Amino acid sequence: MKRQNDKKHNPWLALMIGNSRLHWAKFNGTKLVEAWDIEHFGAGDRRLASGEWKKIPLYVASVVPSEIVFWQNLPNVKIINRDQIPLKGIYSSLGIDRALAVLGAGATSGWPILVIDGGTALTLTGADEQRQLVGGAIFPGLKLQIKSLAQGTAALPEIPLPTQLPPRWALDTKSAIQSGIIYTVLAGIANYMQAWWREFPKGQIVLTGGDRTLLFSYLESLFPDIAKKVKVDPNLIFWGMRDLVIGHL
Ligand SMILES: Nc1ncnc2c1ncn2[C@@H]1O[C@H](COP(=O)(O)OP(=O)(O)O)[C@@H](O)[C@H]1O
Ligand SMILES: CC(C)(COP(=O)(O)O)[C@@H](O)C(=O)NCCC(=O)O
Ligand SMILES: [K+]
Repeated sequence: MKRQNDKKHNPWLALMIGNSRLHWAKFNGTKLVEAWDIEHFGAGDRRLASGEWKKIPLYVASVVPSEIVFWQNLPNVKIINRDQIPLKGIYSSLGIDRALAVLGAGATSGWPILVIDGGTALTLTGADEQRQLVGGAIFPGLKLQIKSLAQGTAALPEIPLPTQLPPRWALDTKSAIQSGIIYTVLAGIANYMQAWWREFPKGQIVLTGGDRTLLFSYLESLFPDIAKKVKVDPNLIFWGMRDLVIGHL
C-alpha cells in the first residue's frame, strides 16, 4: 500500500520532440509540475545542464527520427512509439505527436475527440467513441506558411503574426499576407470543425500546439459560436504520455 502511494508521486520527465521545438514536462506521478519549450539544440536548458534527466525516468517521443538516435542510448530514457498507443486503426506513418495528443485529449475531455494542433505543421486528428482513428489532415502551420512565401518569392518579406484578427481586405503587403494566411486557415479549420460535429454531434474539439492561443483568438473573433464549443489545452501530448507512463512507474 505504501509502495503504491510512493509510486503515485514518483517524479518523471516527458520530452516531445517537435519539428520546431523540444517540449518538456516534469511530473510527480500523475501531477504535472511544470512544462516548458526550448529551441532545438538551445543552450541553457537547466535540466539538461543539471543532468536531472539522468537521475529520474525520462520518456521521449519524437517526430524527428534523427533526434531519437541521441536520446535512445542514454540511461533512464524510454522511447515512446506508435505500437504502444492504445488507439485502433493507427496507420504505420501516423505522427506519434498526433497519436499522443488524441489519446491525451480523449483521456481528459472524452470521446469522440478531434485535436487541432497548431505546430510547425497544422494537423487535425480525430478518434471516435471506440478509440478508433477516424483520420485527419495535415497542412503547413502559420509560421511555415509565412516562411514559405518569403522563401519562394523575391518581394515578400517574412512578417510577424498579429495577436488580433487583422482586417480581411488589406492595403499593404504585410497585412495582405496576414489576411491571406489567417482567413484561409480559419475558414479551413472551421469547415473541418463543422464536418466533425455533423458526423459526431457530441464530439469534443481541442486546440493545442504553439499557435493555439493565436488560432483561438482569431476563431473567437471570426466564428464566436464555434469558439464557444472549442477547448484549448497546451498539454495534450503530456496527458497522452501520462496515460501510457503511469502504469509503468
Ligand atoms: N517561442 C517560439 N518559438 C517558436 N515558435 C513559436 C514560439 N511561440 C509560438 N510559436 C509558434 O509555434 C508554432 C510551432 O509550434 P510548436 O508546437 O512549437 O511546434 P512543434 O511541436 O512542431 O515543434 C509556430 O508556428 C510559431 O508561430
Ligand atoms: C505532421 C507532423 C509533421 C506534425 O509535426 P509538428 O508540426 O508537431 O512538428 C508529424 O505529426 C509527422 O511527422 N507526422 C507523420 C505523418 C502523419 O501523421 O501522417
Ligand atoms: K505538434
